[in-house]
Amino acid sequence: MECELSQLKVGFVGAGNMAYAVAEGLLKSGDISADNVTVSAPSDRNLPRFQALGARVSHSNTEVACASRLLFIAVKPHLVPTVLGQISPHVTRQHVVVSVAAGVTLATLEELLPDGVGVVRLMPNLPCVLQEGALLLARGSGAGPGVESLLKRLLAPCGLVEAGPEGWIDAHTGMSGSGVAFVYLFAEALADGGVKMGIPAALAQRIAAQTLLGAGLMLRDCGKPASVLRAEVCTPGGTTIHGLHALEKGGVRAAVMSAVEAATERARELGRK
Ligand SMILES: NC(=O)C1=CN([C@@H]2O[C@H](COP(=O)(O)OP(=O)(O)OC[C@H]3O[C@@H](n4cnc5c(N)ncnc54)[C@H](O)[C@@H]3O)[C@@H](O)[C@H]2O)C=CC1
Ligand SMILES: O=C(O)[C@@H]1CCC=N1
Repeated sequence: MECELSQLKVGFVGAGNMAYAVAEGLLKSGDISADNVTVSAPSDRNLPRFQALGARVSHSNTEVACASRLLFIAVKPHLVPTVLGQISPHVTRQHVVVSVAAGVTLATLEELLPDGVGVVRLMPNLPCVLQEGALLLARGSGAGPGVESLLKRLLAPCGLVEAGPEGWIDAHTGMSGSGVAFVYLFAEALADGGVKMGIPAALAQRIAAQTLLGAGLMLRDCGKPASVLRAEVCTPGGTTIHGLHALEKGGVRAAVMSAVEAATERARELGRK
C-alpha cells in the first residue's frame, strides 16, 4: 500500500453499526481524509450518517471497490460470498481487504478474491462507537507486517487494537464481540437486584452502568488482576463475600465460560462452508 496516508482511498461495503464505528475511528486518527472514504449499501437507510462524516456514498459495491485501496467488508457473514463475488473482478494486488464478518475465515476470503490479494480478518466490538472497543486482527499470507502496523495506527482511535493468529479470532468474537452483550445482561440483572431491594428502576439502571464503568476502568488502569481487585472489595464477614457466595452457588463462572465457548463455537460454525 504505497501511498501517502492522506491520499489513501478507503472503502466500506456495508454501512451498518460496525462500518460506522470503524469509519469514525479512522477519521479520528487524522490520517485519512473524509473525502477519500466511500461507503456502499443497497438502500439509503444507513447512508446519511456517513455523509455527515464527510464520506461519499453509493449503492454500488463495485464502485466502492474501484474507488478504494483499503477496503472494509462490513456486511453480515452470510452475504460475504455474494459481495466478494461482485467486487472480485475489480480487486487487485494493490488492494487490502479487511473483513469484520464473524466466522468468515481468511481461507474463504482468499478463495473468493484474486490470488495474492492481502486479506485481513478484523474483529471489533460495539464500544468502538465510543472509541473504547477491543479489536483483534489476523492477516492472511498476502498481507505483510506493514499492513498490520498500518491498521493498528489507523484503528487506534477505536480502542485497544491487537494482532494475533487467526485461531484466536473466533474466541475473541465469543469473548469480546459477543461478550459486550453478556456484560449488558449482567448489568440488567444487577439493576433488577437493586429494584428487588427497593431502588427505583431508572436510578438502579444508572447505578448499574456506573458500577460497570468504574469496575472496568479500575480493571484496565490499575494494573491489578480481577482476582486481586475482587478480594480488595471483600471485607471478612462483610456484605460482598456473602453476595459472591450466592453467585458461586448460581454457577456464574461456569455459565460465563460456557457463554464464551458457545459463541466461539457458533463463530466457527458460521465459518464452515
Ligand atoms: N454488531 C456487532 O456487535 C459486531 C458485528 N460484527 C460483524 O460486523 C458485520 C456487520 O454487522 P453490523 O454492522 O452489526 O450489521 P448491520 O446490520 O448494522 O449492517 C450491515 C450493513 O450491510 C448492508 N448490506 C446488506 N446487504 C448488502 C449488500 N448486498 N451489499 C452491501 N451492503 C449490504 C446493510 O444495508 C447494512 O448497512 C457482521 O458480519 C458481523 O458479524 C463484528 C463484531 C461485532
Ligand atoms: O452476534 C454476532 O454474530 C455479532 C458478532 C459479534 C457480535 N455480534
